[in-house]
Amino acid sequence: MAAPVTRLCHISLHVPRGQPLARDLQRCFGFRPLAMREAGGWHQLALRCGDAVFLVNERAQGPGPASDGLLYDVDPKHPVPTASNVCFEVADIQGAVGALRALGCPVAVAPRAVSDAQGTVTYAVVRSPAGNLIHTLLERGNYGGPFLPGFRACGHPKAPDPSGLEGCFSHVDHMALACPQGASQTWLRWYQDCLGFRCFPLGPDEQPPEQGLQIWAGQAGGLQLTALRAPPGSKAPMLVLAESLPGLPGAQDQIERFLAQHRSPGLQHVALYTRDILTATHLVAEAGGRLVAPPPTYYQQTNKVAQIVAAGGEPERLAELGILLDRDQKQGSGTSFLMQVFTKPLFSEETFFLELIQRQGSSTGFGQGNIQALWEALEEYLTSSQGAGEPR
Ligand SMILES: O=C(O)C(=O)Cc1ccc(O)cc1
Repeated sequence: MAAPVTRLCHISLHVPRGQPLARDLQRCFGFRPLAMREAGGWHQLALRCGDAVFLVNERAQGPGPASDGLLYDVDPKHPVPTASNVCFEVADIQGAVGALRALGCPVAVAPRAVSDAQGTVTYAVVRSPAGNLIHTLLERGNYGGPFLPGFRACGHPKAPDPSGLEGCFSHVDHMALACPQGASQTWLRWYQDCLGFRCFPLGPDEQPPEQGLQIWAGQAGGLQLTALRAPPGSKAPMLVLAESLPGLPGAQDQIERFLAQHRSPGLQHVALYTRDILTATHLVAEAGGRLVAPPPTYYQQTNKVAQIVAAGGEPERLAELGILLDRDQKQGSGTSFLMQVFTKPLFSEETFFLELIQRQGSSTGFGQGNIQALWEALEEYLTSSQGAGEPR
């Protein structure tokens, strides 16, 4: 492996000036301003919740100065708002970039040192095969500042938090990339060979995990998911490569909608981990966070009710909050399960959303059992008298 990543540093998003992303992350998801930077027509604001950090980049309207003002990133020059950079820490940036170059990996920014009174960080930026997604790799050494050199601390650590959400999310659990059909294998190899990720099986099937797990949802088509975990000893989150398995002509699934509206493959969603999804979901909804409501019939499926009850949950309470539950199907996984809830897109285009997730026992899945259960519930809902309209 060329450049084994040791930790997720931050996820960088690009939005037009005035787009409400930074406000929504604070108001609805408990993020707090960590550090900011203004230079060369760019406004960069780092927001943190637990160990999860988003860097929101805004560029002043009009023909502003070129990219020079942007630190730790490259202007994606993307036509729609996008989460275009996942920044990882590495132990040795010079060695990493040398090895990546030898593998033929395009380097957009060669190693560059940035210093301030708290120390020095050296970073480089490499392009991934995943559409516009790039990776900043950085060697932090013993940098002692709140975020990265060039940024100044902002926000008040003791500022009141009216939402009660502060501390609800501890870290990024996983990130899902939207792949065009047939691309997962190449992307998988790139993340294995270049950044040291390792593929792991999602289903009970005997088939090699590299082939991914195909989940069919009747005529609606389905999804193929391939899962990767970070190199041994690394604290980086898992990666999921999601490909559409097309269904009836004319119907678009989430991946197809992302590819069309984002106008390229890329980072589709980020899952934030919480130890108490019932409280977190309630607080997010109260604060105005827009959550996807599953069809009510999901919570009436015999199998799903049994799974929820066996996990010690109440189907009515999960239904109220729109939380999905999926039990691990792997043998020997005992009472391992996860609960998850998805937000609506954070932009006007369907180019990025969040997931809230809680895992119990040794759960390592991604709610794959929910894909079919949701499709069946939706079919039942739409054909029943109550389902004349769309679910909420
Ligand atoms: O459920 C998850 O968290 C996943 O990561 C799997 C997944 C990936 C892409 C989708 O559009 C829907 C589900």
